[in-house]
Amino acid sequence: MQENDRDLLPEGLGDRLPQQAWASQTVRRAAHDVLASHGYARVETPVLEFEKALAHRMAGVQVRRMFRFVDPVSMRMLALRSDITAQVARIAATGLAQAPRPLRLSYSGQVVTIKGDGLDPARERLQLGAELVGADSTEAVAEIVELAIEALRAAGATGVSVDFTLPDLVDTLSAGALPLPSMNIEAVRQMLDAKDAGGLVDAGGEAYLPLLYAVGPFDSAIEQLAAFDVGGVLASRIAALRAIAARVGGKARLTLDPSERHGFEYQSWFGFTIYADGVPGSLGRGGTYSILGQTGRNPESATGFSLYPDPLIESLSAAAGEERRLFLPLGHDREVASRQRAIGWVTVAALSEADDALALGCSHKLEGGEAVAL
Ligand SMILES: N[C@@H](Cc1c[nH]c[nH+]1)C(=O)O
Repeated sequence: MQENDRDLLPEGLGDRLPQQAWASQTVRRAAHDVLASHGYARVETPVLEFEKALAHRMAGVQVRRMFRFVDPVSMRMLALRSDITAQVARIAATGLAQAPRPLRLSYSGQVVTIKGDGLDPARERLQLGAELVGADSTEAVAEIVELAIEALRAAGATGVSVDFTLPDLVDTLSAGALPLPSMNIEAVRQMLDAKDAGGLVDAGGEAYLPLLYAVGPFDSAIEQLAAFDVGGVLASRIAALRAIAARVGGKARLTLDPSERHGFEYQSWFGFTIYADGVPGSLGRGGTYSILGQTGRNPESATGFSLYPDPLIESLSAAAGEERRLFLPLGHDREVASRQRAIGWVTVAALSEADDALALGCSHKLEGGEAVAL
């Protein structure tokens, strides 16, 4: 490393300067207010913990994406959190195992992964979400999807759209109506996810081809899915999707992509991805899953969502207007200044004659006990 590299940050990591930090705080506060108003109690979790604790609560969690290292104190493997949902699941299965169900919890914090996601190089992101532990019914899903939309809107997003998926679709179909040799299952999943018709046929998944066309605006795509489901294996899921869409349809544009799997590591029968106008890429995802309990206890079903609002924070901070700030000259009346703060002014006090009100971003100056525009 060269001398002048000493202050560089590693790839994919960055500071938030005041405007961005303000936007981040605004987004968090607005979203948490919504979650709290729906009865979701906030929990806070450590930034790192034993790798095993992060990985073993849900089947499918990928540890290879996590920063891991040996704890010099316990000599055990630690990992930095990459998904707070796993930590909330631990809390639900341990500290809050006896709390009444359904249990509603919310959280936010920074998460890190070794590599960014797709084209996004960021390795640290803000994650903010809610988990409804003890239910994965249609009602639970509808509550969670509505809540995700409301939280995102409160955070400043407009033109929200939601894409539904069925994460365990291939498992369900291959176990019943459309059997596949077990060695082909993963390849079929991947080809469906990549929307690769040729690859799907090569992987022995010809019967799955119609799924590539049951995609698009919800109303038409669900009809295509129903037409494909001649054997009726998916009937209860299709009915559930219709019920969820009927409840949330007025609040966001809905689409269906039943075989989409990007980012769904552990979700079971239902998953969704959430988008907003003017924001590249998705802003979050959620779905149903199962929390493995303490040894000997049954798994518990749950539904939740996580937002990754960094792109929204970026666009809000770029649009942030100048704040109204009041400059307090040397020797100002401290009583008056404190009254101005009490009625909502942000004040900036001069430390010396050299301090310049305009250069310090002030819009007003305290003069004769009044805020006078500069
Ligand atoms: N934590 C998941 C989303 C989720 C929350 N609850 C259920 N699923 C993710 O970030 O991909």
